[in-house]
Amino acid sequence: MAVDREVALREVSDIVLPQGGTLGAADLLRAVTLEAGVLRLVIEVADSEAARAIAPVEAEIRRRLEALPGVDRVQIVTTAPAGRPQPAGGAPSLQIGRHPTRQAGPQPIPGVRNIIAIGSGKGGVGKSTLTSNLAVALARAGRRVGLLDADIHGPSQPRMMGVSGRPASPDGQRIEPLRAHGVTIMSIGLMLTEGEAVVWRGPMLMGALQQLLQQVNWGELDVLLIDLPPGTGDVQLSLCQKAAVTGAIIVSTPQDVALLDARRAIDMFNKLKAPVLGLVENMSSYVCPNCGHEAHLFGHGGVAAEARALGLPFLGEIPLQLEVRLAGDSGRPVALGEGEVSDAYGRLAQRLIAQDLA
Ligand SMILES: Nc1ncnc2c1ncn2[C@@H]1O[C@H](COP(=O)(O)OP(=O)(O)OP(=O)(O)O)[C@@H](O)[C@H]1O
Repeated sequence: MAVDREVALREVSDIVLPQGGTLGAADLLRAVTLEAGVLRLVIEVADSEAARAIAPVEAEIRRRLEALPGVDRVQIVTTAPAGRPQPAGGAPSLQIGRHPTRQAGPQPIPGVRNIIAIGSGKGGVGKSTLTSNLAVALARAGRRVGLLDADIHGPSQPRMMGVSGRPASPDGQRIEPLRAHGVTIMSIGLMLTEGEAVVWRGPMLMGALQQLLQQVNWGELDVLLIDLPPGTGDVQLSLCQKAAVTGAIIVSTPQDVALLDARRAIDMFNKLKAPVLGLVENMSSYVCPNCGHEAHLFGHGGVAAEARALGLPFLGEIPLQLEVRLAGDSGRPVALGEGEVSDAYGRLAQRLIAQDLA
């Protein structure tokens, strides 16, 4: 049996904690790695008192893991979040990535009229690009727009919207979002140290997302767009459990394989009872800037056909153009300017406004 993270977690998951319950159920282990015979892990507990109480558990973890083949040494670090103790009632802590606090069902965000999740079945189809450009197009149309980058594994909105720096928190409780191109922005990426590996699993992810939704001073917004990670994972689930999502927009390229994944994403939102507002086809057609010839590199019309087959609205198509990528990389989304692609984002924005979704 090769020892890996999962094997190590399984080996210790039934250890009983001093306060009752098991280590596995309490979800206290973080950053489990095995390298050159050294198994390292972090035990995260609530406070220093809990850290003292967990000492016997630490010894038992060490004993069990050292018995595994290929493990020569076990290094355990027990941490408790720094900072002031939480007052009764659980005032928010700014340590992003904590465990979620109890919440009765999906909550609205005060002052935010609509929450729209932008999802895709597959990575790299242009979901983040669409989100930043749609946000800019809506702001240009006079709407009050927020953009939450919840792509926990690859937050790209700071680069695409040209923002950097850690958001301020004057009272140590609430987070001040950043502003760019008329859009109010917050990204999980702005709260992490550059290059920091995100090792959160389900509950920590849920806690981080809950903080970004509820602790950020979003102000009065017509719409908050949420850039989700690709696929159908914990973030999507947490979002629909924590926030009263108005609906989801699914982005896909026209290829069959992307569409297959898009269908899975649609199924997931249906199961989570978040209405799918419609589908967008990205990288739809390519017009050669030299000769004007139009080509369909990834096919064309597949997403519209899929929307028809599923009885969902088709919201529009965005051409494949080099300037979209260059603009995204430079922090000034293409929708800030004029031209064919900017118009396409503008039409999508108008559609949402007409339906009172933004
Ligand atoms: N219409 C377009 N024309 C040209 N390039 C595009 C277009 N849409 C997206 N791109 C480029 O494709 C790449 C992937 O886009 P993006 O990061 O938005 O995808 P994504 O679906 O959010 O991916 P992931 O979720 O995996 O981060 C980027 O380099 C982006 O600039």
